[in-house]
Amino acid sequence: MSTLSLFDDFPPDIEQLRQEINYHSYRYYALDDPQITDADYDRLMQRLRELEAQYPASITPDSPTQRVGAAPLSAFQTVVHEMPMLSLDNAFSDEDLLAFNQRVQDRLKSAEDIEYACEVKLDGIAVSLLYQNGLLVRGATRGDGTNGEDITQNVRTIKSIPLRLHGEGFPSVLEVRGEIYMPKAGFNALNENARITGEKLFVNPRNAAAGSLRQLDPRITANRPLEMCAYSVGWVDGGELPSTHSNVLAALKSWGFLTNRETQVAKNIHEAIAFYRRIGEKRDALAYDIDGIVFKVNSRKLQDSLGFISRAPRWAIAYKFPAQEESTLLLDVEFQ
Ligand SMILES: NC(=O)c1c(N)nc(OC2CCCC2)nc1O[C@@H]1CCC[C@@H]1O
Repeated sequence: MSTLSLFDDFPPDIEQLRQEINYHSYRYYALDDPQITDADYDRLMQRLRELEAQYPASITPDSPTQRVGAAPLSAFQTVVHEMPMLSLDNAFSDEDLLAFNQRVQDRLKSAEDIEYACEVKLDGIAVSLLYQNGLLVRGATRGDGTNGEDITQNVRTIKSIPLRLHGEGFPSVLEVRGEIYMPKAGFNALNENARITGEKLFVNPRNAAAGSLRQLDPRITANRPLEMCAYSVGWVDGGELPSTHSNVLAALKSWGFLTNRETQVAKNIHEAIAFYRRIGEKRDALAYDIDGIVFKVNSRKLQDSLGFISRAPRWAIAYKFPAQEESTLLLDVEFQ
């Protein structure tokens, strides 16, 4: 005789199965270290769908079966960001980067080496994800930095975006910011399919990601190969964050977010330039488009004392790569 309590109207394995599926998602997306095959994952999901169909009252909004909403929206609502989503100043040469570092040292009245977090600059769409008590409650585009579009239904369909934070120790209000992008392989497959079906081709992965997020029908977004990589935190309440940006990224990873595996900490601006060179050499081999490297003063205390001018922080800069020629093949097809 099982010792079901009065409140367990459904077999206990539904919640346990949900947690098991969420754990495998965490291993796949946040740790990039899956424990089971995709086929086994799909079998677990199929089992959960069957059990939830049998016991509809057991369905919770963060169940992995609840990623694709049904009704298309008639329009996107506006979201006012509680904290503005900043843009980035650009550097186009080593001299520009050295000048940035000098400005930082001057403003901090220090000749000490500045430690930088070095991140690939993903070429996608910036988004804000708001979590309350660990549950995803809102997804929004950056828009003009102050006002964005509410795309909650669409971000819920992206499997690398946790519907419920993993682990513990996260603040009760946590706004995670990152980039939604389309990996090159997914972009090529999407365009290959569009060629076959005679649909519109996308010019590049960034446009394909933007077009996929601008869909009023989440079922279309759900069928697009989108990923989301977390790279900063906005509004936080009811909890403390680590003192360095690199440790904030480690915390985001522990809470279930995909963070970029190339990220490194440079002890000074010279190591930062070496990072830029190294990634520049492997850029074409990366699975996704990048258009530069983002360098951020790693100490959050120093970030706060540096602040930002207009909408770009004094404590971060993007060192761009030379623009890559667009693929002429596509343009030929378009004008044929
Ligand atoms: N595209 C990126 O990969 C990226 C990144 N890795 N890190 C940041 O840091 C933010 C937070 C402080 C200032 C900008 N921003 C990024 O992209 C920004 C978003 C809006 C304009 C740039 O594309």
